Amino acid sequence: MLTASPRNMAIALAAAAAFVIVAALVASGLGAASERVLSVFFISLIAVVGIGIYSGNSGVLSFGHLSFMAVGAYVSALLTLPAAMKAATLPKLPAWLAATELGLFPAILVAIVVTCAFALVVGLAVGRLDGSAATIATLGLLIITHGVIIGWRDVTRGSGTFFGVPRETSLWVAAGWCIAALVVARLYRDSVSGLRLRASRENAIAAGAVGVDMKRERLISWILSAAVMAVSGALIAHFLGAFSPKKFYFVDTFQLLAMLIVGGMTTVTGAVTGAVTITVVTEVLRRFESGFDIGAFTVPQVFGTTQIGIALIILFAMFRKAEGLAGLKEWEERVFTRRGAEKTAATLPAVSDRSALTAEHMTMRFGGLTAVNDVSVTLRPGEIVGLIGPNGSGKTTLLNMLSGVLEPTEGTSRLGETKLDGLPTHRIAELGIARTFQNIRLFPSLTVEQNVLVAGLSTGSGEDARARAEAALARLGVAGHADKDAGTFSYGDQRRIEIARALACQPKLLFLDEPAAGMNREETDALMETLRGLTRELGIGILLVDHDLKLINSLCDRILVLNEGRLIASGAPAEIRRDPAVIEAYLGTSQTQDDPAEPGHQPTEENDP
Ligand SMILES: Nc1ncnc2c1ncn2[C@@H]1O[C@H](COP(=O)(O)OP(=O)(O)OP(=O)(O)O)[C@@H](O)[C@H]1O
Repeated sequence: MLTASPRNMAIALAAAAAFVIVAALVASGLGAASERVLSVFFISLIAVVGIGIYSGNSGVLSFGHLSFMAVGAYVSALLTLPAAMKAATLPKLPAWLAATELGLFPAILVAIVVTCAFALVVGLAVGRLDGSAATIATLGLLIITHGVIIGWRDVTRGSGTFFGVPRETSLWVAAGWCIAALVVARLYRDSVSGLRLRASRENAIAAGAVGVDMKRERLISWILSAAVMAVSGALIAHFLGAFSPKKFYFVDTFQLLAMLIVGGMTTVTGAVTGAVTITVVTEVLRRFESGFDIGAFTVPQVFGTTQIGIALIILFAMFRKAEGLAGLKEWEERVFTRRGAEKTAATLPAVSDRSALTAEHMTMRFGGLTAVNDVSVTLRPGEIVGLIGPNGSGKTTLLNMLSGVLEPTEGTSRLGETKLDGLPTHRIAELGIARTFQNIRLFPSLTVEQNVLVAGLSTGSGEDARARAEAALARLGVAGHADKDAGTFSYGDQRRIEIARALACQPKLLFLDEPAAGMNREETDALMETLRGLTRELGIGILLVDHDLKLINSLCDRILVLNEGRLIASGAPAEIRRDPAVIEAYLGTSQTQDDPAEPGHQPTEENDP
């Protein structure tokens, strides 16, 4: 399933194919030298797009992808090398490999399969890491693969040149595979898997909370990108006819990453822009590298002019356009925006399974601090429960434990008969617990519609996800914003979008952490009405953390009061207002019972994961 408009996608794919075909036609008219430059450009573009499939969508920069290119090159070359040549130069090859002589196309297919198997093994390990640790692991992959190629002399000729490879990569072969790579990358980006991965790039915790299994999505994109790199490796091997392990090491990694970073990692448009920019600059600077004359003045040879030029472009891009020259959107997403809001007739389904969430003896210790201390609660669909307490009393920590964001130090919880202990956030979201965050966690550079759609696609069957997303947006009154980036709205609107996103998960229970923060009185009243509707009409259970006691008193069926991590009271609003322990600990003895707001409350950010 595609998450982008089919019309936009068709335009983008047709334009990509047209770009490649027109460039190939022009180059073939200009002669052999131009054909060579463009062939290398196409092969490089395939590699850039390949790295982009993983790094662009996941946000994890990879230094290791040329390993996959190397595997593709060596595997395909070993399969196409004439048997006589193998007998003469690689006498220790296994007999079946020595006798194999394939054409380029089947050799590329085998290279893809072998590279994907290699990527799967490596990906299972790299996928356990995050952020810079993952990036460093990819660097290790590059170095280790290089070492293995050099050491495996009987098969790779070690650090020597692997020569005699049939030069079967013509301009049009490269062009054909380039179109295929652009199409695959573009389709992947706007596939369900691609959208989930982009959501996790924007905010991993929020993505988990709407049902995205980030590790699985990263592995899928890692393997797909390895397949594309294998094609690039096979093509360059059969273009050059001879290559050595150096071809797949730091210099080319630098060159390809420069293309990706300068153009913009997150889009296929960026990959093309970066590849064109760096290729043009490289071709121009290469001509000046050996020195040149300006009138009477001679500019001497400067070793590394090309690399210096590329480095300067990267610096320029970082300072002036940190997201790359193409920015965060595909070109056609900018040109063909949707026309206004679409009215939806879709409605959100009512909760059918009324299983309660039961949590017992929940305890969370951070070093010496016990943030939540032996708290037991039960929450049922169809009721609104308020969770109040002074700053630092453990409200958000309890929410984080119940939604799987934090693993409790002690305690156990279950939804109906299903144990939640140790389950990852995305599994808990799938089971029917959705949430919002104290510090808004939207996917800021995805559109409002994509923010909500990703939740629908990751939690339900997926079939009615779009309808659910539209209904959730309409319910919160933000349907008119569907096509704008979520990060561009006011706090109040962002909170509504975040609630709509949680609703699209089709939750039985909805945890809202200070949903009215940043809203004025009118907006708060409207939100209260919406929340009442969710409970009365759909039967969703709500656990509401807020410091606005007016909101809590008028909305909640029950109130739980935490103080210093302990549950000090639980009951109907009227009981809680009269409870001496609550008045003492929460409102303070000097306060009257009717005092609606907690004086001195400061929203805190320190604990939001
Ligand atoms: N990840 C963490 N590491 C260390 N201490 C933490 C962490 N998260 C929360 N705490 C501490 O646990 C205590 C409870 O914090 P928590 O945010 O749950 O309280 P809260 O009731 O939600 O507060 P507020 O109303 O200000 O949002 C605080 O003292 C806080 O500093």
